[in-house]
Amino acid sequence: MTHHQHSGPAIVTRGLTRHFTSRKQTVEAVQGLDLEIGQGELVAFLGPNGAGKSTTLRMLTTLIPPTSGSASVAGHDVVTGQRDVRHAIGFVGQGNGAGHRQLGRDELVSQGRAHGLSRADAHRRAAQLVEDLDLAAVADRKVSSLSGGQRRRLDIAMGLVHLPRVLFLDEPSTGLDPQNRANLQQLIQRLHAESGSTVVLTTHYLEEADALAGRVIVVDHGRVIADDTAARLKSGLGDLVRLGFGSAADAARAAARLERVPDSRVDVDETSVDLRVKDGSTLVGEVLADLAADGVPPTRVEVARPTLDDVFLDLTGRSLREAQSTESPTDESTRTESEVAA
Ligand SMILES: Nc1ncnc2c1ncn2[C@@H]1O[C@H](COP(=O)(O)OP(=O)(O)OP(=O)(O)O)[C@@H](O)[C@H]1O
Repeated sequence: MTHHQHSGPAIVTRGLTRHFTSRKQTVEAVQGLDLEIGQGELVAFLGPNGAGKSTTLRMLTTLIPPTSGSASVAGHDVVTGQRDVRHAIGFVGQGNGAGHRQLGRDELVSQGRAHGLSRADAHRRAAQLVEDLDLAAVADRKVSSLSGGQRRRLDIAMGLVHLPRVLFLDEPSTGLDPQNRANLQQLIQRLHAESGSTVVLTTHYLEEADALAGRVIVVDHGRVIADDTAARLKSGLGDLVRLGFGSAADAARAAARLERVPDSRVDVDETSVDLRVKDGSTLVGEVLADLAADGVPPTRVEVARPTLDDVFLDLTGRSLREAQSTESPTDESTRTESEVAA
């Protein structure tokens, strides 16, 4: 199937907002997103549970309408051009449910047929995907018998059947073990590189956003709080040089000395001193020599490169991992009711 190629950005949102009402309470799931994503970008939405990532994806894939604001995907408005958007995109949601008695290959063919491919084209396309995505071992088994990792690979192939220009993946590697997660990430990178499609995925794995995406959009409470390459987000923070001392008095003296390091931030916690500074790994030799000369040599030294979690902590005052475990998602049973209208 061919689509006319539009020349603007793959995705544009203006004040994109979605509220839900459940039990008379309003949840502001997405609050005024203004985004532009270029054709061919690989973008990760990163944020804790409930940040609004899935809701954003569901609006961009036309599954639910925005409460206000607008969005266009592949040049089509998600509300007025819903059909065109659907033709242009692929969407792999969170878990497609098991229990299919079909073979993986047949499921790919059905999916192609559902997207309007002829029987012959659907078969040809399924065969091609099986080859490209190394799915031979998966394609000729019943879908219900596949492991989680195999199932996710098949899901991704399903999202690609009709050569979408924009592919959305909602938490593609959730629930997979590290090995399968690494395989899946390689697969996503390869298909992005080979197809030139725009790929937008959501994740709460910092490592995944870091390793995979050219651009990381950090969302929290329905808003974008940072938007850049992982490398630039992290380099803004500087390295962490953590020094341990024999006593709190030594730590305080060392901290006073370290305050003089230009463009740095110093935090003291009892016998430990944290120095945040660009190029900490290069500076550490000098720092140690200075402290030794002042008679307060540290007893312990660690240098850490910042992680995306440090970025999140810096931006929100909370660790992404903490935000993850403390904010429980709302009761599932209330979600379906308010979705019926959509
Ligand atoms: N249909 C719905 N009815 C009521 N509230 C909803 C509905 N869908 C989402 N929400 C709420 O909107 C907020 C954002 O949810 P969303 O699923 O978009 O977050 P998320 O960032 O994708 O989180 P997760 O990582 O858990 O998927 C949450 O508070 C959620 O409970």
